[in-house]
Amino acid sequence: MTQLQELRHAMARAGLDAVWISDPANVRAVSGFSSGKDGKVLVTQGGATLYTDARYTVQAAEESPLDAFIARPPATLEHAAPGLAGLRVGFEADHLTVAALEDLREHWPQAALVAVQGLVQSLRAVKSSAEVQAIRDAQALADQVFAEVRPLIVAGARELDIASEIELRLRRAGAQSAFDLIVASGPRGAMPHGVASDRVIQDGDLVTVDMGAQLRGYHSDMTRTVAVGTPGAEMARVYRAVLEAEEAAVRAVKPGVRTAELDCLARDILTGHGLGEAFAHSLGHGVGLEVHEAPSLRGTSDDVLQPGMIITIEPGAYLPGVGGVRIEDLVLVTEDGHEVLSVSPKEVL
Ligand SMILES: CSCC[C@H](N)C(=O)N[C@@H](C)C(=O)N[C@@H](C)C(=O)O
Repeated sequence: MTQLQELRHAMARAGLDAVWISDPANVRAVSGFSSGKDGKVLVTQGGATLYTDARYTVQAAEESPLDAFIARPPATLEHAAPGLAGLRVGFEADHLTVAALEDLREHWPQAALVAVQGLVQSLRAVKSSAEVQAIRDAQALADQVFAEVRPLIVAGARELDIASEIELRLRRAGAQSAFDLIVASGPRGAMPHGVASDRVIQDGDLVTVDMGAQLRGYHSDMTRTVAVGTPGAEMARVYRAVLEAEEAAVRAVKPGVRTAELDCLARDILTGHGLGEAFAHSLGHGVGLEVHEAPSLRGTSDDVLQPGMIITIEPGAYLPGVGGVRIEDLVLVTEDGHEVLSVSPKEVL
């Protein structure tokens, strides 16, 4: 859980007296309440209240140390209004709908509403030891499931068969898939987010499996590209280039490094192999209560690595009509370098 004290310091730096938290992952981070989409949190310099409805009375009391006010809008907004008169109240511009903002304006006419972006997200980027453990556990489960399912990735199997085996095993272990499973074989590998289809895997295919577990609210994220039989020389060359870029970027992970530099390092290696244009996304992202969260490992990012961040390193190369490769590790930034949390073996081609 994000510390309220840290949030209050961040609010003060942003010139805010209060913040209305509506983004579900931020609600969970600040309150511990796991049904964030049906909750809101109001944090002031002197208090914090979780707002949810009567479906969650017991759950809110069990999960959250915050005072809970059980009601539905507009009663929730009316409850908060008297304490907000004359205050500068932040709202999450990345999440609040225009209609919800109109509601705030109507019910809090004496508050000055201020759009904020990334206030709680920036605090979530550095994980507590309990959060690191949750993500470690999620990744350990994903590695175990991948090891069980790897022998099933053979010619004649459908992508959907692989995906459903992974999902079933995650469910049986008390987790769930972190996102729609990506199983992209042969030419479908050219789609970075080619979710599993009914395509039948062929001999000689490369198959990209991008999977994660969601456990106790926290996510993992890992990609392996595996060979079925012997792939053609060109795709084997692409695979080796992506692996080289991935391993070089992982080696460079340590506190103080700008994430944009890591993206550039991997991109330069792929460019050297004539694959710069084929690397169609950023190098990676933070992982936690959401699969994609801060920091961003995009070439335009100003983020700098700090101990406690958990990030992905996932270069890829995608050749329309031919195929694709992505290799992704989940990496913890430590005090003096990094620890790779994903341990599933990578193909040697
Ligand atoms: C729909 S969640 C997919 C998770 C997957 N492992 C993943 O992160 N894929 C990346 C190619 C990706 O979506 N990167 C984003 C951050 C981007 O580059 O915009």
